[in-house]
Amino acid sequence: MLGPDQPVIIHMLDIEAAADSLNGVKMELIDAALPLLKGVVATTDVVEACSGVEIAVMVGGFHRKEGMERKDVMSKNVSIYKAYASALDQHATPHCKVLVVANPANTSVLILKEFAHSIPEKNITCLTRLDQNRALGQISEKLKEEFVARVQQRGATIIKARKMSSALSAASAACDHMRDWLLGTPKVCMSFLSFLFFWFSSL
Ligand SMILES: NC(=O)c1ccc[n+]([C@@H]2O[C@H](COP(=O)([O-])OP(=O)(O)OC[C@H]3O[C@@H](n4cnc5c(N)ncnc54)[C@H](O)[C@@H]3O)[C@@H](O)[C@H]2O)c1
Ligand SMILES: O=C(O)C[C@H](O)C(=O)O
Repeated sequence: MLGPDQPVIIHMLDIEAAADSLNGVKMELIDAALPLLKGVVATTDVVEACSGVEIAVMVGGFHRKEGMERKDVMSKNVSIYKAYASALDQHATPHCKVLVVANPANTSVLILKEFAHSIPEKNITCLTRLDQNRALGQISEKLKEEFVARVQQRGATIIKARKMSSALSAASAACDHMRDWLLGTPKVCMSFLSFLFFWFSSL
């Protein structure tokens, strides 16, 4: 997440009922002898957890179970996030970057922003990237299934209809090719570009 050379000290927070299991996680992290792991704090004290942190990934809270909506965990998690906000406000570094994961993530993050005034608004975010990644995965699946085959077979489909190769569309594509080559193309989103690159390179 932070690159191959960044040493880290991890602070882990959980509730009292989960203290033993949290301690077990700490022992396992130590046993893994990870070279970049310079310290582990396992605590049930939100102030200790937030003290001096530069990155806060906030997953603590209730998860929804089958049949529940995300809003069903709202009242429980929103009150948890008020407490987190004050602790981060007073004890995290002022440049701390916050990622709220716990649901409803967009509401929890709003609470955090309202109650953690010392952290710049631009440093307080919530996890929607999972949906972006899911969308890319789904489009990529769809492309693999239908799109590539349809593009590959389009020439044959036109020959079947016209009894000749494509003409107007081929001329138009030649114009597009020369124009983009000579005049350049507008800027496009990098993630889309790299996605296309991946797609072409896997053909
Ligand atoms: N935004 C997203 O894309 C996304 C994706 C996955 C999960 N989630 C959400 O992340 C949250 C965590 O999911 P999970 O599957 O890890 O749940 P989980 O139940 O496995 O783990 C939650 C942990 O939070 C702890 N906890 C409960 N109350 C706490 C409190 N007051 N302070 C600190 N810790 C507390 C629990 O003891 C438990 O260890 C859920 O709200 C879930 O809906 C969001
Ligand atoms: O849907 C959930 O409750 C968890 C998470 O937000 C997800 O989308 O998987």
